[in-house]
Amino acid sequence: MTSQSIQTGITPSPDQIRRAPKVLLHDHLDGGLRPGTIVDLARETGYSRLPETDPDKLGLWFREAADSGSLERYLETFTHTVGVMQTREALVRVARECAEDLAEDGVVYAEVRYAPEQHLDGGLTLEQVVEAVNEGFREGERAARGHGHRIRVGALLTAMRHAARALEIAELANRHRDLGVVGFDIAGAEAGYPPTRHLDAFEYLKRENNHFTIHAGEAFGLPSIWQALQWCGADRLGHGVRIIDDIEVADDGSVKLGRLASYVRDKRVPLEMCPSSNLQTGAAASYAEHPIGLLRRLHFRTTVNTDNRLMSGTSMSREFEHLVDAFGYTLDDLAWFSVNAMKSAFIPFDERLAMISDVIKPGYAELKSEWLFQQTVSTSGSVATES
Ligand SMILES: O=c1[nH]cnc2c1ncn2[C@@H]1O[C@H](CO)[C@@H](O)[C@H]1O
Ligand SMILES: [Zn+2]
Repeated sequence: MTSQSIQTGITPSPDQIRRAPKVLLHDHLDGGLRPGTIVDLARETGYSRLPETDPDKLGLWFREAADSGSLERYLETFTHTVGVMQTREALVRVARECAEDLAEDGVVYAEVRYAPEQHLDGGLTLEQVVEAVNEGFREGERAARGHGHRIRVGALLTAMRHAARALEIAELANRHRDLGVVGFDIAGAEAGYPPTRHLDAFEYLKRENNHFTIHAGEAFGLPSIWQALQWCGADRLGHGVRIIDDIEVADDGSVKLGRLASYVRDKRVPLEMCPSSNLQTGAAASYAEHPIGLLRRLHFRTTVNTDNRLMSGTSMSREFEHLVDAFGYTLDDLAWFSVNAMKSAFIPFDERLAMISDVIKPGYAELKSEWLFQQTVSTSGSVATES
């Protein structure tokens, strides 16, 4: 027991993973509702199409229905969550609970996205939707503080790629900049809806010096990633797993990157990877085979995310647990992912830096020091480790 580096190589326990400060850049508000809340809101708002009304059964229904191997079928499950998120009260509650649940799981900074255009059926305006969600996030942050958890939540406004409102949503995001909205995104079925359909929105945001990420390279391959970066100018890639198609690994383990993969690594383009979600939509076959293992080894700017906690029955801690099991990651690896994510966030540089140096690094240092106190001194004076 001489070297601290031996100790820091220890596999983190589930409890340590939960207590570790985590950063989440890719989480959908309408993909993270508590099943019990969906049941309550359906009753309160008269939504009658839920497939189950028992919360446990409903949670299971979402996980199974989303486990389809196809992004299109996976996305169908959102009909029900979006269906109960059509009033101001519902949006405030869902956003509040989202912030509370993430804080409880040890997330210290989150960017949570949703598509305002999907929440207008009850008569709300786009502005009212954004205001309600922001109010919920602020309430959730306060409630979390009351429970001893610190979290900051920023919103990303998503435009649906099959629709034609991207410019309008980009303008909405810009108007609410510094007022709780930190950026923009496009989501929805990828095949048949290339990001270049929404070039006007991206060009507008660039002129405004605003930030955006694009879901790309999830259900569709390299052309989608190439367009998102080189035509649209995305700051980050939602998923981006298919970048693996531009990387050749030879039998002797040597690796050759194509031009696009090199660009992504050289430019430190953040990849918002969502392992469990990728298994469900068929973008990866297993955790052990998930491209994140290779991409982390090759030092791409890789981050770990939940995507849809309800549909995947997951949390940030659980995503980390899966990766620890599959790749033997240590606390140092988890710290690396968390620092990567914080570096890639859309809030100002000085705030990111302060989060890294004053919250994330001290949090991991604290966890790494725990081994020192798990020892007892035997009567002979030598140090023994508790079993
Ligand atoms: O992994 C994904 N890929 C593409 N679109 C998604 C994914 N997860 C959710 N959404 C879509 O984003 C909308 C706004 O949050 C959701 O309603 C869903 O349709
Ligand atoms: Zn997503």
